[in-house]
Amino acid sequence: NAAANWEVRMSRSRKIAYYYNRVTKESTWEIPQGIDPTKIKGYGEQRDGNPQESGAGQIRASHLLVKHIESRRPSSWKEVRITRTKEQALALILAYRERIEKGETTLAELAITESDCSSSKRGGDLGFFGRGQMQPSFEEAAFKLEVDQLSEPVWSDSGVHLILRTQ
Ligand SMILES: N=C(N)NCCC[C@H](NC(=O)[C@@H]1CCC/C1=C\[C@H](COP(=O)(O)O)NC(=O)[C@@H](N)Cc1ccccc1)C(N)=O
Repeated sequence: NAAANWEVRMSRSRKIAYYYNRVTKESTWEIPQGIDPTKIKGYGEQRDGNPQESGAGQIRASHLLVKHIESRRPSSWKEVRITRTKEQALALILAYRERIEKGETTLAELAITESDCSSSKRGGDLGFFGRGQMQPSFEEAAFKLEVDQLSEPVWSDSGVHLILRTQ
């Protein structure tokens, strides 16, 4: 029952840490009997909600944005005046998602020609960001993703996005 067999994990649902024994595969909410918690891997490092975040609670992501006529700024490098409807924007995003999921292309490739965000030129890369920087709906979706996971369509005031968490 050595401390070395245990590690701290983050419960996604309850957003609190629990203890997992790699050998016995048991998990428990309480600190295991007779174990010095400071000797358990990951003790005290956990961040809110997602243990993979870097120390500063930052993640890195890329996105593909399709704007529509109700976007907060219905204009982009691609189109001076964007008039597609929300339904049309969603249809585009779903078609892109299908092609990425099939492995026909990548989000970065598509972002370069199709994204209505200036990050398009960088394959959609937004760099690292922490909480409080992006619009709430975008942040909530991005911080739920595992690394290399592609989001479902995400709506923000900017339009509809596909988000790929990269780090
Ligand atoms: N890295 C940051 N912290 N940059 C500030 C993000 C501001 C934030 N932006 C958003 O939440 C959405 C989701 C991602 C892109 C984005 C919107 C818009 C496009 O929509 P529009 O504003 O025309 O409605 N693109 C941007 O902001 C770009 N500077 C993103 C970017 C581009 C190149 C390099 C890095 C980041 C917000 N609070 O509005």
